[in-house]
Amino acid sequence: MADLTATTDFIRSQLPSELQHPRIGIVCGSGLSGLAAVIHNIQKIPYESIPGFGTSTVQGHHSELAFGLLGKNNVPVVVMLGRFHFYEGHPISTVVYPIRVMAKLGVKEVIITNAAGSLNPDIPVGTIVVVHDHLALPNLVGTNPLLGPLLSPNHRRFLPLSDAYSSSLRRLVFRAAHQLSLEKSALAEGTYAWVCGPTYESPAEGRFLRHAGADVVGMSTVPEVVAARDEGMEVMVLSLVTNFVVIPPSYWSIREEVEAELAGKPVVLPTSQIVSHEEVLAIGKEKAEVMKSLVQGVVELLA
Ligand SMILES: O=P(O)(O)O[C@@H]1C[C@H](O)[C@@H](CO)O1
Ligand code: HPA
Repeated sequence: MADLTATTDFIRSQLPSELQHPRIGIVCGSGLSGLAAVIHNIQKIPYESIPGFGTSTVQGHHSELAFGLLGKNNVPVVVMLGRFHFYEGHPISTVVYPIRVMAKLGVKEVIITNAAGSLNPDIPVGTIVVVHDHLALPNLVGTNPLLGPLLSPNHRRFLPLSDAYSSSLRRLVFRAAHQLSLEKSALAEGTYAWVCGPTYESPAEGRFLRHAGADVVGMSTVPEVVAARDEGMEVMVLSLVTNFVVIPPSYWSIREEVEAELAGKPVVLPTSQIVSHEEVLAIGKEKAEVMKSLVQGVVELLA
């Protein structure tokens, strides 16, 4: 891992003194970096100039770390306007490095957003899910960001994750939603499944994750949550549902279809839905305002 002190010294050297000690860290998911528009006194540092940082190669993610003041009460924040995904080829330590940098800069609470697919028929596209737990198959089978030697004697070898998603921060989301007069249906609570990507789920994988208890699925966030907890920060995660994961109730039989054709019987073909990153970005754009107001509302309540 790169040298955290060198990274934070470099970052501070780029900032005026009032922005050098951010209180809250924010990670913007796919298409959700519009938050930058409401940050006062914003200063952006390109990732490529920051020691230890990778670059974000995914459409809808900007490779910049922003510092500024957010909300009516001018809370100093640090914002990742784009993130690193494991599927981009970054080592998992690089994926979570900015989170460790946030901790080193003094951040105590992290708000993480993402775009995700819904596995739950009761959670439609456009809903913002307040994540209360996760299901991380990669963590269980060997892509855990904490694998390897302890970073310091202050880091724990066996990190518990039963309280990873702060209940007090989750409460603030519903308070902020009330202040913004959002409809009840705008928010849901649920479990986020982390998959490595970059393939979207096959129908069987979607069904598997749903049966295992997940409500939404995405390709990010959990490594950041684990690193943030490892650094002792409080975490809140908001997932914007951008699509439904295709889970047909059952497979149709090609054999029966062919037999029906041969027998001259009418054949009704199922319609297929295909998810795309363009669709993900389009919904992100449509709902960016709500996400932005909600994050700002939580920051105001927190400070
Ligand atoms: O960075 P997030 O998790 O918001 O991005 C999601 C997951 C993939 O990177 C991409 C798939 O469309 O969007
Ligand atoms: N699957 C995984 N990641 C995603 C999805 C999805 O359906 N939508 C947005 N990110």
